[in-house]
Amino acid sequence: MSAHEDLSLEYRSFSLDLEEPFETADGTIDTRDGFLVRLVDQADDGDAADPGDEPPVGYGEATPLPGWTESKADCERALDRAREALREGGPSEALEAVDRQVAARHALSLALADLQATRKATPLYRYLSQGPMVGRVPVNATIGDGSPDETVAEARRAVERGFDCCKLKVGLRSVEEDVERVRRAREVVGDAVELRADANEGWTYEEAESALDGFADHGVSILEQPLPAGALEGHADLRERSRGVSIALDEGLLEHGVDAICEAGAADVVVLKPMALGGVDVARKVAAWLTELDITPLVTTTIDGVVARTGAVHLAAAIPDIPACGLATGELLAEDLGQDPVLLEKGSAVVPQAKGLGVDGVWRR
Ligand SMILES: O=C(O)CCC(=O)C1=CC=C[C@@H](O)[C@@H]1C(=O)O
Ligand SMILES: [Mg+2]
Repeated sequence: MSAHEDLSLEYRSFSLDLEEPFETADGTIDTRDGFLVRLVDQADDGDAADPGDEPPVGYGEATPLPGWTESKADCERALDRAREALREGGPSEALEAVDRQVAARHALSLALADLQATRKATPLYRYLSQGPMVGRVPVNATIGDGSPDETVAEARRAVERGFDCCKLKVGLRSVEEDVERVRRAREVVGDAVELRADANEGWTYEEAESALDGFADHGVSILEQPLPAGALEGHADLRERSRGVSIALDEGLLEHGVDAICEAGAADVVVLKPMALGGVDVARKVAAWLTELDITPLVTTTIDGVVARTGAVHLAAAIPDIPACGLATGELLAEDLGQDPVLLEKGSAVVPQAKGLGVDGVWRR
């Protein structure tokens, strides 16, 4: 990094509506509000002889989600502190200044990584992994907790568009109705498509047991967070009797951390949300630790704008042999921060190979 006095942080607020309210057992998401962050190196003004050569810029995004991260007000205060600390002491001080405000840390660390990868003329995922080139990462379609008819229509549309993995939100209605939604989704997608379900902590142990039985009959591959985050032992017990359905923890990771999950034997799969973990750099380290412990990591967004979403795609590309990830969430938004550099094709996200994140033109909007 060049002399820290030359690096400046700017941020601006945004609000993005969803196409349709996204129903989950944990509530409805209908808008995503946050901050777009930009780091500019004032000392590097590009090649003066080349008018097209602009100074390198790093982009980040903080999109807090109630229940998963700090509030928007706390996030703004943390970004403000980071701006000051960057001026006074440089990037490490700025990262320290955001403290535990994970969405703010996500934005700052992503902008720093984007800037560094851009300077090294390498795509962000290779900067994160030092690994081989990766062309695509597998992604799942995300289907909200709608009525059985809506679920069937969305599952059909996903498969027609080439998805071979669908994640259904469950837990809002009775277990019988959820099993019926899964049965009808299976009927319409056929046997070759992977079906997953995410209950967002919605069930008691008895409900989760009975859902597991019903879901196993319809070939559900992963059941995410059936019980409240605190219930490590409960999840471990469910794993014992899961009839081939893998148990994933999402909210549980934030509450317990990797070691406690591993010790309790509470998960086959752990979901990494970079926005809730404090950044793609943190999430990359957690993924490596999970792999070491024989737990499968997968990546999802928190339904973010294009900057954070693209960061999550790079993160997934930096994790070897990653299963389908919850990254196809741009289509849930009615508007975005800028043009999406990630093409979705036949159930995969095509990983940008330009330097850095590969996101352009967001600041101008
Ligand atoms: O995993 C996906 O397919 C998309 C992301 C997703 O489902 C979520 C994003 C944000 C909050 C949650 O309701 C939810 C999740 O629990 O995984
Ligand atoms: Mg989840």
